Amino acid sequence: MMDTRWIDGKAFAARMRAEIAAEAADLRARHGLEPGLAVVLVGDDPASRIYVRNKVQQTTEAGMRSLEHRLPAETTEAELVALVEALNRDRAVHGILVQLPLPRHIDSARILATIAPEKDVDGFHVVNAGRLAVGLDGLVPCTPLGCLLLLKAFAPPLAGARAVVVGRSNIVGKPMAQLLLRESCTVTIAHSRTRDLPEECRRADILVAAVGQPELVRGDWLKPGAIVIDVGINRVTDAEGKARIVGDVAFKEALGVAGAITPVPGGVGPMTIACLLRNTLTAARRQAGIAG
Ligand SMILES: Nc1nc(=O)c2c([nH]1)NC[C@@H]1CN(c3ccc(C(=O)N[C@@H](CCC(=O)O)C(=O)O)cc3)C=[N+]21
Ligand SMILES: [Mg+2]
Repeated sequence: MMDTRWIDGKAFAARMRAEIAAEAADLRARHGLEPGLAVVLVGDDPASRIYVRNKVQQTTEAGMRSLEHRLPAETTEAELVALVEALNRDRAVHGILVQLPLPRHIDSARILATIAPEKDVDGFHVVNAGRLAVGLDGLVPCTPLGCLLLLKAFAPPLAGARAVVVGRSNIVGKPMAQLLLRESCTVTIAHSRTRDLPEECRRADILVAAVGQPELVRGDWLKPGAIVIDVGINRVTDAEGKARIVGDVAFKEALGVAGAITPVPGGVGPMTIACLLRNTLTAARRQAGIAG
């Protein structure tokens, strides 16, 4: 039996936030610059509220300014576009995050396209997706960036490794594949229509699961020694009727097979927020013309 390492994303993210706080203090002392992150929440989905609360708290703790905009669920698309345009013009705002999902009557693609690419700290604008695809500096989506940082720290050299990304979303799967390709991995993107998904996963030295299906990936889908990054955050009710959070990987089955694995919670989630703060700092430096 393999002794599986736990990849402690919570501790790694805390160290990252401490580094970011030190850099933010330096920016303020030497340049009088305080990075500002605007978070826009439309409606009152309780899960979204918790994420927003964590983001706001960690932004402030890192010595950056957090500007919150909570709008009612009935907000029109035109009103939201107007708010984003005002934030684009506001020089105290360096990063803009519009929490997804948006209410159904609002076209999220239109909202994302309205965010100025240099303030798009989620990295969701087509300009940032395109920059990543062609290898230009831009803003990289936070969750895949967090996964990459964990892989660089916990996986053996990435160049030449076989990486399988399960999930093809614009938010995680596709940018994750681009980042792994940039590290010279041999990248496969698998998804719900992939023929023989278990066999595809068994080829992976590095497996990133980002499908949003509780415990889809079983222990016997893993190559022994594989590095497993679990992006899933799924709320489930267990046999005793208790609510808990599980990932896209059957964690207990993976223990003893994987070489290393991220737990849920405490793995990728905290890295997403740390990378959001990193992107906000980067965006502020670039907008102020300060090298970093
Ligand atoms: N424009 C936009 N950008 C986002 O980045 C975005 C979004 N919309 N909508 C919602 C999702 C979800 N998301 C999470 C971030 C951190 C944790 C996180 O820190 N999770 C902890 C705690 C989990 C818990 O206990 O609830 C963990 O996994 O350990 C979770 C989820 C960002 N999202
Ligand atoms: Mg997690």
